[in-house]
Amino acid sequence: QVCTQVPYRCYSTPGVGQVQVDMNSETGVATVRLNRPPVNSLNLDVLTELGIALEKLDADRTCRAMVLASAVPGIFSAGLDILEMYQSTPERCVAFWRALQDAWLGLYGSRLVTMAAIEGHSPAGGCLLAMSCDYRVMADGKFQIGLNETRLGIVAPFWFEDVMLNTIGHRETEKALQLGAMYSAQQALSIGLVDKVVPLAEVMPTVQGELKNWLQIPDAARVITKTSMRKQVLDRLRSQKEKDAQFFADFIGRDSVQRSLGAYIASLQKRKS
Ligand SMILES: CC/C=C\C/C=C\C/C=C\CC/C=C/CC(=O)SCCNC(=O)CCNC(=O)[C@H](O)C(C)(C)COP(=O)(O)OP(=O)(O)OC[C@H]1O[C@@H](n2cnc3c(N)ncnc32)[C@H](O)[C@@H]1OP(=O)(O)O
Repeated sequence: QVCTQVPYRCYSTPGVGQVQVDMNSETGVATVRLNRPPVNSLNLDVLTELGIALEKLDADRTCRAMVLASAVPGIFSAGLDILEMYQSTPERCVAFWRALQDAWLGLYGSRLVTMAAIEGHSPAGGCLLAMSCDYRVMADGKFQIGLNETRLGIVAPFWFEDVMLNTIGHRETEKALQLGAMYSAQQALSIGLVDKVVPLAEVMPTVQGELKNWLQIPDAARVITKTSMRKQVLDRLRSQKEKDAQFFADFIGRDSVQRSLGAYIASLQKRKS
């Protein structure tokens, strides 16, 4: 296992490991891999683990960069675990949403250079995680990325929207969000949703190569610039976290939304049969 070899340190909780963190103390680069087969759907536990991992890395002064990736072949992340939103309780919904908010604030607000290695599908919450990094490299081929919430009969929250606006601009975001558009890697590249598209085997080497450029910049100057660019969007959520969590729980609890989610889950299962 990679993380047992010098100079790696492993931060994952032994026996849990749904978020694996390998820290290379020679390069100062940590690799964070989502590890929740079959599709890395983000439930309360994974989001909590991710939030804690990001907090620890941010506090580790030897760490300068973080690569977000997947330990599950063919999938970056299937987004939020739909089962956390379907037939759940308001209390669980609020706890789930708080964990998502905290993980996202940790990622989007991270002082580290953050890069997404997108080696598989990346819908909805998976796309949010990727967009929240500083740079995205995606595997060419059959994989898709995008915020598809409207296709589930739900709505991308304002902070998902803000991140997309900052990534691809107003016009593309308006189309993407209304249509719940999912893009191939080449389409995503053409609208600026990802920064580079390479064959699957080249994703990690490309990320490592790009990291060299970013790590040449003095940290303090880069961090001040990143903070200045992202502060407004971060503050918008920070200032209304509880209201946002309550709104989510109320929205998800609506009968019409529950019916849509139920139909979507059934359609996922039907696809397989
Ligand atoms: C003004 C504002 C107003 C209102 C806003 C207020 C509040 C906001 C309200 C709501 C916003 C909530 C935001 C949600 C964001 C999300 O992330 S929603 C999740 C969206 N995700 C998807 O749609 C992905 C669906 N999955 C797929 O398309 C495919 O599974 C995928 C392409 C990822 C992989 O395909 P494949 O490898 O063929 O795998 P399978 O399809 O066979 O899947 C394997 C099993 O996994 C189950 N599964 C798949 N995705 C999820 C998921 N996201 N959550 C839970 N489970 C999932 C799938 O059903 C299979 O299960 P089975 O083996 O049949 O039991």
